[in-house]
Formats: sequence, C-alpha cells, structure tokens
Amino acid sequence: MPSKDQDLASVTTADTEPMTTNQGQPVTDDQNSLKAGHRGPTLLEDFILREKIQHFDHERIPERVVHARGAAAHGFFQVYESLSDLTTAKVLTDPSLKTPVFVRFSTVAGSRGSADTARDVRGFAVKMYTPEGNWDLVGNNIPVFFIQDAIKFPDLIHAAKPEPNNEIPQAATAHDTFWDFISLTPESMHMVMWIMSDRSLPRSFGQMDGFGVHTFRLVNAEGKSTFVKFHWKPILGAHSLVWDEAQKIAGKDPDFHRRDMFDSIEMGNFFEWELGLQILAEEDEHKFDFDILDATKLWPEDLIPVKRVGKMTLNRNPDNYFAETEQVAFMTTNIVPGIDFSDDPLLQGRNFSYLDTQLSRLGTPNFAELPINRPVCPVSNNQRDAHMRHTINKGRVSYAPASLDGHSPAEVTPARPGFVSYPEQVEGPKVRVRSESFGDHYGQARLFWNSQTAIEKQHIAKALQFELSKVGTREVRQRMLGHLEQINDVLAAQVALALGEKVQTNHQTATPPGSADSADQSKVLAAAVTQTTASGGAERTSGLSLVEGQPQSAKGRKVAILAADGVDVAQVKAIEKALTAGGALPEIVGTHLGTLTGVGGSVEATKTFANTSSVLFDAVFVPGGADSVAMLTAQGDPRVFIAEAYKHAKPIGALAEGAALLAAALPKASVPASKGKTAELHGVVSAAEAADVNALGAAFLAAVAAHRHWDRADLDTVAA
Ligand code: HEM
Repeated sequence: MPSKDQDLASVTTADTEPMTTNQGQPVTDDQNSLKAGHRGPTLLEDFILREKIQHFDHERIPERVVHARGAAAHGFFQVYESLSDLTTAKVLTDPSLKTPVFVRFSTVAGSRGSADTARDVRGFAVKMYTPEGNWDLVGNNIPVFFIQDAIKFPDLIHAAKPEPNNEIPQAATAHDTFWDFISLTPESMHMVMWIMSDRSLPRSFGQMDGFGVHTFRLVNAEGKSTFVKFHWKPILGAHSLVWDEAQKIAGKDPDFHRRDMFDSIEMGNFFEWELGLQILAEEDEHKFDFDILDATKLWPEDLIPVKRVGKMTLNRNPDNYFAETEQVAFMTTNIVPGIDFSDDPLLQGRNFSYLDTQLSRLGTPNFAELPINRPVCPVSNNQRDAHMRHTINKGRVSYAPASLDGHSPAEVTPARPGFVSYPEQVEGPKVRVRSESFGDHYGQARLFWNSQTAIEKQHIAKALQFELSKVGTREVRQRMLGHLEQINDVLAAQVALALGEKVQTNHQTATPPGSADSADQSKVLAAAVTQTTASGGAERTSGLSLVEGQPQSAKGRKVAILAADGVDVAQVKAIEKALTAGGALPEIVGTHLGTLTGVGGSVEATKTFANTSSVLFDAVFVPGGADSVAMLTAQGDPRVFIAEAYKHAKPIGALAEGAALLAAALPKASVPASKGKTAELHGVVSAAEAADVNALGAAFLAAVAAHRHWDRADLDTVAA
C-alpha cells in the first residue's frame, strides 16, 4: 500500500518541463496567437490559442453550497493504545499505525471569497485514509447544532445566507431572515448561545476544539456496540478573538486564519489535537434528561468525561489549493468497520446530502478517484463508466455474483471481512413526528450560559446586542427577547436595554436607553452577571468555558516589537531571545521598513505601522531607546497600536523608556508603577531598569501564554 504522500506525489508536477499543450505537443510561443498578416485577424486554426482559452473558460466549478470558504492541511493520526475493547477499526486499535489525514477548516455562511474572521461556526472536517477505507469525521468547532432534523437544513441555510433579493449581507448572521428563522425555531437556542459566544471567533484553526457533534457507535469484535461522541482537543488550548478585533481583521487581512495555518506549518509549528471520546454504554442510553440522538444537546463533561485516546498532527501544506482543498469531498457516510451511525435524524439526513452534493459540485460519480479523495487501500467493485472515469477495469466481469475470470461469488472472505451494519433492533409506526424526548430547548442553553465566566457572558450579551440591533423587524427582535428570558433574565435584560425594549428581570426592571437611569441599569445588570458567576449557584459543567481550564502556551504567539531609529538594540535582542525561547514569534514593527539604526547596532523592521496593526498580533512590546520612544510617542499610530491591544485585553510589555509610550496611550491607572524592577498589572508588564530585562522577559512571556487579560476593569473606556 503506498503512503498517501506517495500516492499524491505520483500525480504532482512542478511544470518545469518545456511547455506543451494538454495533448503533449511542444509549444514554441504561447504569448502570440496565430494571425493572417501582422495585424490579424486571428485564425481559427490556432489550436494552441483555442485550447488555452477554452481551458481557462471552464476553470470554475460550483463552490460548496455551505462551508464554501476553507483551508486545509495534511498530517497523520495515531492512537495511543488499542481501543479493541470498543471497536475493530484499525485506525483506533493499532498504536503503530500512522494514519494519513487531510483536514479542512471552513466557515459556513460566507462564499469562497469572504473573510476568515466572520462570526460563524467553523467546519472541522477530517478525512482519515485508513487501511480499511476512508473514515471522514465531518465535524464543527461547536458540539451542537441549530436543528434536530435534517429536513430543516435547507431552511436554516436559506435564512442564514445573504438575503436573496439583494445578496446582502455577506458572511454574516446579523440580518432579518436569519433571526426570523431562529426566533421561530426554539430548538436552535442552545446553538445560538454558542455562536454568540467567542467560540465563533477562533484565534486560529489550531486553537479550536473539534466535535463530531452526533452520537456515533463503536462496535467491537464481539459485535458489542457502545455509543460515542468524538472530540478534538487542541494541544494549545481553545482561544478566541474578540468581536471588535475580528471585524477589523476582516478588513486588514481577510485571509487571517488560512495565512496563520499556512505560515505556522511552513515554519514547523505544527497544529496538534488529541482525539477525545465520550463513551456511553448502550444500556445507559435513557438515563439522562436529554436524548442522545438530539444534535442540539451535548453530553456534559461532568457527567461523561472525555477520554483522550490519540493525537493528530497537521504538518504539511497542500501543494495545490484547487486540486486538494477544493476537490476534497467529505462525506458522513465514509465510515469503516468498527464505527457506525446512530439514529440521530440530523445525521441520517446528512448521510444523503454529502454524496448527493458532491455529484453536482464535482460533476461525476467518479470524484472518489480524484487523488485527494481516493483511499490508500485497494478499491475493487463492479461500478463502471460515467464522466471522467480514470480506472481501467480489465476483463468481462462487472457484476456479482460471478465465477468467471478468477472472480469468486463470495463478496467478502474471512480474511477480509466487510463492513457490517450494527444489527440494531428497530420497530415502530411510520410517522412524521419529532420525538417528545427532543422537547427541552432551553435547559442546555442555560447550562452553557451558567458555565461561562463573567467576561464570556458579557461577550454573549454584546454579540446579541450587535446582531439583533441589525434586525430591522421589531417583532423578530421581541420574539428573540422572549427566548432569551427563558434562558436567563439578566441576559435578556442586557440585550433589551440595547434594543430599547423593556423586560422584567428578577434583579430589576430594565429601563430603555435614553431614560435617566439607563446607565445605572446597565451597571446593575453587569454586576448581576458577575454575582451569578461568582456564586456559581446554577447548574454548570466543565469544558464549556474558553477562559477556565484551557491550556496556556506562548507557542506560535505573534508579538509586535515597536521600534524606530534610536531603539536600544540590546534590549530588542534580549526580549526576542526570551520570547523565542518560549515559542513566541517576535517581529519588529518599525516607523519604516528595513534597517533601523539604534543604540548599539541596528535591527530589521519587517512590518510598519502602514502595513500592519495590533489586531494582527497577540501581544505588543516597547523596548527602550530614548529617541525611538520619543518618535513613537509623537505619532498617532503607535499610540493606537497600544490602546487597541489594551482594549482587546492583550499582553503589553515595556522596558526602560518604552514605558513612556504606554503612559501616552493608556489611562494612568492601567500602567503598573515600576520603581525599577518588573511590575505587572492585568497583563501590562513594565520595568524601568533595563538591567531587569530577564525578569521582565519571563513575566511578559507568562502574560503572553495567558492569552488575554480580562481582569482589566477599564477595557470599555479605552478609545481605539
Ligand atoms: C451537525 C451538523 C453538521 C455539521 C457538523 C456539518 C459539517 C460540515 C462541514 C465541516 C462541511 C465542510 C466540508 C468540507 O470542508 O468540505 C460541511 C459541508 C456541507 N454540509 Fe454539513 N454539517 C452539518 C449539518 C448538515 C446538514 C444537516 C446537511 C444537510 C442535510 C449538511 C449538508 C452539507 C453540504 C451539502 C455541504 C457541502 C459539502 C461539499 O460540497 O463538499 N450539513 N458540513
């Protein structure tokens, strides 16, 4: 069996041979068409011209009907220990096996050219080329979904996509048709809480959870079935952007996520996840207050812990976006012996949709022969012909059973057992209904809300304020408030305030903005959020917060070092050393590109205030050098750089004179008072004495690893 890399290499070319047509005829001139006379006309005879233009004319294929914008990478998966007690699947039972994978991340609503940082669910589709055929885990970065039954999927997507009369807005849910549908679909409320949280604004593809969403089955050699939920847990932890930052990035670098993944892999910073399993015995199926077949429900980790069973590493970028990332065809029906479906009605519908949609997107049932889609194990069956058939099937036999030409009437042999569907006992009337066990639409929405920290709750409230205030139809806004009241009255009141509506809360009656005490009301509600979080009184579960319990690492974090001519070069080198030792990626943002002449040498600026911005970095540092800091302080852009980083709760560091730029950009109370040695205040780290650079470097690195510093009380008061 060739490895997947060898398989792909066999059809990969660098086009370094002398130019030919697609038919292999040598081309001497592909820059001038064949003409009658020097000034034309062009001759129809010019087959070189016609072939070149004709191929170009037909270059486009339909984009995916959903998840059109995406980026992908190659890698491998390896299980830690055999899971043979649960499954026969080789990918999960052979710890020596490195299964090749191709993983595509995507947004859902936007078209191929939309921005990476739109507020949206992220697709997390994994294709594993196992020895027993391809296994596709076509998941998302959110563990639940909007709807319970696949028959509603076209409605959901029609409502979320740009409105059909004017094709507005692109890659955004903040519009009437989306919220109209949602407000009439109570089952979506749990998912709404997730997409209004920072989960829909990942910092990078490598810092997102992945979820198979549905309940699946694992089946072992004895035929015993166990229910399972699949999770991908990022080694770097799950971390997010904030909404203001995401919107700005959409303009400054719409390719933010795909660039980040491409660059990271090129420099050897591979993305890694552990595969996690939540396991549920068949006999325990009905022990919970939710139905395990309902894709709007998760299995709380406090009830059913996640067991980490293997690791996936993405370590190679595709060679060609179209041939690989665009032509890859994921299908939920791609499962292998030892893994099986549950009766989740969303999954059952997906099992029709993916194969079906590939036929129109890729244009032929032979899409499985495309290099990126074909399995590494042999393929042998009686399917024949159709557009673009590559395989040359020899002989007379294209039917079964058959005994001619060496064929055996038996389809499977003991040596190569086939896929056997789990013989689940099924009975019941043929009915078009929703099971009563799918009926609770608010319980887990509340669980999610209760499990968030205060800052995460505030981000959810703000996201809802943003989205719903963009809805033009008041009845839709009011309907949504009605749902929010069912989830949490403080949340509902906070959103109502922004919408100019009134709702009853247990804490106080919220007053519409414009009235004398609306500002006070806002404070009361914010305090109420903090109180409920601190008391933790209501039901909560672990695994849902992006702030609590996430691994912290500075690896891959981009740190801007702000500098101008006159910068203290020794300080720059020292802080660069401290950062790179922790895996962070410092880069000098200068007042101009190229060499900055400093004190004690020079440094190279690879970015400038004209071509970059704080939103493209995880942290910012200002080294000393009196002239450098004076020049930076005199300009507007460096001050905005600092203020914006502060507002987005990012780590900020300064050494020696560098603190003057912080003082010029930030409220006085936000800057720690360093009386020489390193001082830290809510992720702002500063040392007046240049000699304290090592302690400062360590403190700053720790602040970078912590991702964001939400304990800044004055975040909303900083103008940037
Ligand atoms: C749990 C719910 C769902 C999840 C996690 C999910 C996930 C995904 C992902 C990750 C992709 C992108 C695949 C790629 O990267 O090429 C995708 C595409 C797609 N999904 Fe889903 N989806 C869900 C629900 C549904 C449902 C209910 C349907 C239809 C009934 C559906 C139909 C499609 C279609 C048609 C595509 C485009 C496939 C292509 O052209 O390659 N999805 N989905």
